Amino acid sequence: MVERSKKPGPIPVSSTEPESPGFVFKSDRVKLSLPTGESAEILLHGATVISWVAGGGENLFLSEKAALDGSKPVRGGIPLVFPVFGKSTEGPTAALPQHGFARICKWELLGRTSETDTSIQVDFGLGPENLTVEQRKQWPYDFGLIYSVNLSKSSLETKMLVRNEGSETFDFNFLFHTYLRIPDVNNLTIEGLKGTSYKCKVTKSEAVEEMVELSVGSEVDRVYANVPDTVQVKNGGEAIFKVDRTNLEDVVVWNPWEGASKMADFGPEDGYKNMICIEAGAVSKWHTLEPQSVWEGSTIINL
Ligand SMILES: O=P(O)(O)OC[C@H]1O[C@@H](O)[C@H](O)[C@@H](O)[C@@H]1O
Repeated sequence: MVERSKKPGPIPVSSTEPESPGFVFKSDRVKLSLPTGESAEILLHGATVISWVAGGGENLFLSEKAALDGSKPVRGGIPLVFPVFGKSTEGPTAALPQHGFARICKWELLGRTSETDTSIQVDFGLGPENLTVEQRKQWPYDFGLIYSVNLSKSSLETKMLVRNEGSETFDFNFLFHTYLRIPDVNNLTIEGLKGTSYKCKVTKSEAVEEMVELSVGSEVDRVYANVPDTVQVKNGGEAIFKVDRTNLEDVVVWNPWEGASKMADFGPEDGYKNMICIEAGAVSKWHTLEPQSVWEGSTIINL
């Protein structure tokens, strides 16, 4: 298991603390909640956040056909992408499935690490011991991941720490594959990308974003590299999410549009109208981690 002692800085509470009104652990998931009604639910499977309720409603899209039993990655919520974004055809990640193994492994609950009336945080860990023999063969590096989810009244912070615990340097990508729930994709605009270069996976082209207010009217799958600022998601001109990032330079924008009907785990069929993936990550280039080094990246989604 990933030892907390390996995380830099103090960790105030042990993982064996009892449940509290704000922290409930039931077999395959943790539920966090605040006295003011906000909540978040995280599966051990993939350490996938599958629900975030705040500001009067659910803020994450979760497919009604999503498998939550560990048989496949969750279609919705916040799956974790590590150590490769997409599918490599060459190099040390070539044997791994699309988006790596972090979203399909069972993580360890490390415990609640802080709790006040206005915020609560839980940590999860993943290391080589949590991988199958097959997955170890596919990516045989010694690593430790510590994932923190912090629920506040009007924001959700997710933070990933990657540590190289071996004697060999490795390269990795990381990404929070966040499915935001939106009222109507036809009223959606995304701001904060103008002037940023992107690769479009739909047209297999590269361009610089020209739109101050980007709207989505068909399938979109773009990797924006080195996005300088906050990305805002607006509904009818009103900001509904502000996505701030630390050490996550890239943003992927994805909506499968009617192609969703070809995905066995996507439902309802027109559910693409109520979602937009705004994915904060470090994916446009490989990040190199030397032995015993640590990398950390985080994002805060503010309402
Ligand atoms: O179906 P998956 O593996 O969850 O991937 C969904 C999408 O994830 C996005 O991050 C990728 O940019 C898309 O190309 C991909 O289709």
